[in-house]
Amino acid sequence: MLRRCARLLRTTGALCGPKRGRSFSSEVLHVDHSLPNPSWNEDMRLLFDQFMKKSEDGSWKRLPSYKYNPTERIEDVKIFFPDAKLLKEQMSQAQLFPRSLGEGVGFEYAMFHNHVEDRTVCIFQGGPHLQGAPGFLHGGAIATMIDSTLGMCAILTGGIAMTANLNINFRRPIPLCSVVVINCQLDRVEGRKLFVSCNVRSMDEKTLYSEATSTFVKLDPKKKIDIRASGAFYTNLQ
Ligand SMILES: CCCCCCCCCCCC(=O)SCCNC(=O)CCNC(=O)[C@H](O)C(C)(C)COP(=O)(O)OP(=O)(O)OC[C@H]1O[C@@H](n2cnc3c(N)ncnc32)[C@H](O)[C@@H]1OP(=O)(O)O
Repeated sequence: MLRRCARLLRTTGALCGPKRGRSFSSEVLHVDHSLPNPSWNEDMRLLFDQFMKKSEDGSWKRLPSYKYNPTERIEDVKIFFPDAKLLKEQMSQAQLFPRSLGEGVGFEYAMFHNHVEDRTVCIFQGGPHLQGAPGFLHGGAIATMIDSTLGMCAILTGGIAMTANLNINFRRPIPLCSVVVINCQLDRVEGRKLFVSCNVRSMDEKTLYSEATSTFVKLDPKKKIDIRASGAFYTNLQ
């Protein structure tokens, strides 16, 4: 397993240290990171191909994923922000956390969504910079991918929402550089609350690594998010 990680580090050039002087060019902005890259192992490619096949009849859709939120997306969220100019500035500079590490060493993933079944699936290969216990993924890295996949499921089925509650049972440790499948589904909706759950399994589905339940709360357009405030930032400004 560790040999597989070392090979991956060499392939991606991560052992050469971080790249410096990267600019915010449009090339960087528009790279879709949910497509195969040289760091993906055979399992990851196989699963990706299987889901692409399932997407051919339109029942599943691959979700593109970028390091930077496209500023066009500001339209989706600006109703919640009193200072749209500041939001635009922040969105153009800030990076999406699961995309912030170098290729192959951190979070390699692709998500697919099924609108009919209200399900989101994430295929995830956790790289060598996500180590917790020796040889295994850090629990926080697993939680990050669980939260991100549950979040996509909640947002795509219910609209703009944030995680209010997340419970995870870690059943088995996930080997570093292995591929797991996160299966999410919307269980029910109560008012603004979206209840979304998931399990994390091995590719052959035989090993259950983790299970999670969550509550997402759809943002209330009557409340605003003040991104400059350091204390309570999501308040009723009316
Ligand atoms: C474009 C980008 C794409 C990008 C897509 C990328 C996807 C990434 C997804 C990652 C998601 C995240 O990490 S989000 C980051 C982590 N989460 C946060 O920072 C959220 C911090 N919390 C908050 O801001 C707030 O508490 C909210 C928004 C969650 C809720 O505030 P609110 O809107 O004022 O809600 P409030 O009126 O209090 O309650 C509404 C209802 O929800 C219930 N409720 C409230 N909090 C909880 C709770 N913790 N657990 C259970 N239930 C709760 C209340 O009882 C009530 O039920 P009833 O009386 O109606 O029955």
